[in-house]
Amino acid sequence: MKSKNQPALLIIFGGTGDLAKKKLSAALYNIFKGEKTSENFAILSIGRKEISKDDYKNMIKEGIENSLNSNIKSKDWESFEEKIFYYSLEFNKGEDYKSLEKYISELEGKFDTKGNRLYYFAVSPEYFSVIANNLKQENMINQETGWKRVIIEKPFGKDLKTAQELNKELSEIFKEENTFRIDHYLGKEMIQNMMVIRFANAIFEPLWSAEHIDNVQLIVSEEEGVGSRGEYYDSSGAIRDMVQNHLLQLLALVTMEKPYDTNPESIRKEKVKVIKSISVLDKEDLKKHIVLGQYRGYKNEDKVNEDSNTETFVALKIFLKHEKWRGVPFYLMTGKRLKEKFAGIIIEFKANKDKESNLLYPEVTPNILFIKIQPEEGISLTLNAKKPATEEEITSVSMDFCQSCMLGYNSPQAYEKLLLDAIKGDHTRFTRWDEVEYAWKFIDELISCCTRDKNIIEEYEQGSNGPEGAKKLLERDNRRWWKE
Ligand SMILES: NC(=O)C1=CN([C@@H]2O[C@H](COP(=O)(O)OP(=O)(O)OC[C@H]3O[C@@H](n4cnc5c(N)ncnc54)[C@H](OP(=O)(O)O)[C@@H]3O)[C@@H](O)[C@H]2O)C=CC1
Ligand SMILES: O=C1O[C@H](COP(=O)(O)O)[C@@H](O)[C@H](O)[C@H]1O
Repeated sequence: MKSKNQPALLIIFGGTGDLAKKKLSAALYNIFKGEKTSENFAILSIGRKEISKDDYKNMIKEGIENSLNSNIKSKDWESFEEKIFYYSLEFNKGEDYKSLEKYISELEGKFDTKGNRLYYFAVSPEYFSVIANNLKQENMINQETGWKRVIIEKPFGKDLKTAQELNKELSEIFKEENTFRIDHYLGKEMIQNMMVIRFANAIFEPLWSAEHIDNVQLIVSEEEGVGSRGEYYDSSGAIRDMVQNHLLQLLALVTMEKPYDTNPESIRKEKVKVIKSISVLDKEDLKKHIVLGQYRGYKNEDKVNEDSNTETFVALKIFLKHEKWRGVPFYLMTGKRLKEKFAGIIIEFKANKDKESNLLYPEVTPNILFIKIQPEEGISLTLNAKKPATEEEITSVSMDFCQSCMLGYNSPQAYEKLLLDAIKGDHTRFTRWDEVEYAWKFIDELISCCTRDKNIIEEYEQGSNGPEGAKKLLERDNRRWWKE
């Protein structure tokens, strides 16, 4: 059931972590400032650190200011901070959940949140079921006293087997309708825009197939390194951290069939068909289609193994087993410590599809549709046009819509949208279990074939475009990355 501005208590497990400081706090602050929550709303953050409520609030304030790159006005802060509470807990100590429940009940009374609780597991995956089991043990997910929902961070498991086990365990505690597996890329403004661009514009959908599309490039590059997340990242790597979730979700949205309606289940049904259809090649082919890299200096990062073979970069060529996409390569690329922060989707249309147009204008550049996700948000389309003051010289021109420049809105907090959706009970932008399951099936193949092999991993310079192999991957196909 969808509803707006419901009374609720948001309970963040992992409230002192990187995600809470960098992303969730700013999102919550914006939501609150925009008066998008109910009056009867409060936030309880839970961490292991024994710090005072005031120290916690200062930490959060600093996180918000860094994230928004501006100081918060004291009036705005004062009304927001009244809603924030901190509780210290060791997740493994089941006996301590009784006093947590008591504290939560007090807050529920104070803010009249009607027993609605949104638990947010912003913690390392090893704690997902520990916390869920302890909540169940203390009868803290009793739906009769108001809804109890859970947002679960990624990665959902480490591989197919652990994801299945985790899902089995969690689904015995939280029903699917109360489970929100978050992938924050689905909350980014241009990703939300994908369906409209594709299905509300008559000029795109008829061309959206192997007949007219030469290749698709999905790119997420980051300037930052692993920072304080060395321990998690070193056992994860770029494939699990970014491809299993964000990049496969982008792929699904770009290629899925038009859903019957905008009902969350109709959309998720189409997405899962795509993820299921990713074609797994045999190992030798797979090795030719994957490039793994590690940035120079990664092994010296805090909590990273000094002999680490973990990939901080991956470029990959895949296909879909679908008639509509037969033969179209999808090139995926993501990495840390690259030249710039950028995320986007690039659709290269076939140039000169038929012989006649070839004879007339042999020198055309392919039309490129560029969907820019971040930092700039917008769409551009390159066209061929006659160069002014020439007889028939052709030049490539770009039609550019820069949403973030025009509207000054650069969705900094995809989490804003997703937190509100979870409070409303809207699953559209959350992943369904089968999407996660099929994604892991594919990722398991990749991992077993290619990772942790030091002969495959190429070192690359920090601030570069990544390993040379990524360039060669496309050059071998007579193609190029359109974003360099
Ligand atoms: N950071 C990011 O940019 C992103 C993170 N994620 C996901 O979010 C989740 C959290 O990541 P992140 O914030 O980076 O992780 P951190 O390691 O920074 O934070 C972990 C949090 O869990 C708490 N914690 C850990 N162990 C215990 C314990 N035994 N008992 C009580 N509290 C404990 C820590 O408390 P304390 O600090 O007090 O010890 C801290 O609040 C992960 O699943 C990650 O994959 C997803 C997208 C982006
Ligand atoms: O999920 C993750 O995403 C971030 C990148 O998110 P963005 O919104 O800043 O593009 C990435 O840094 C992190 O490693 C990964 O866990």
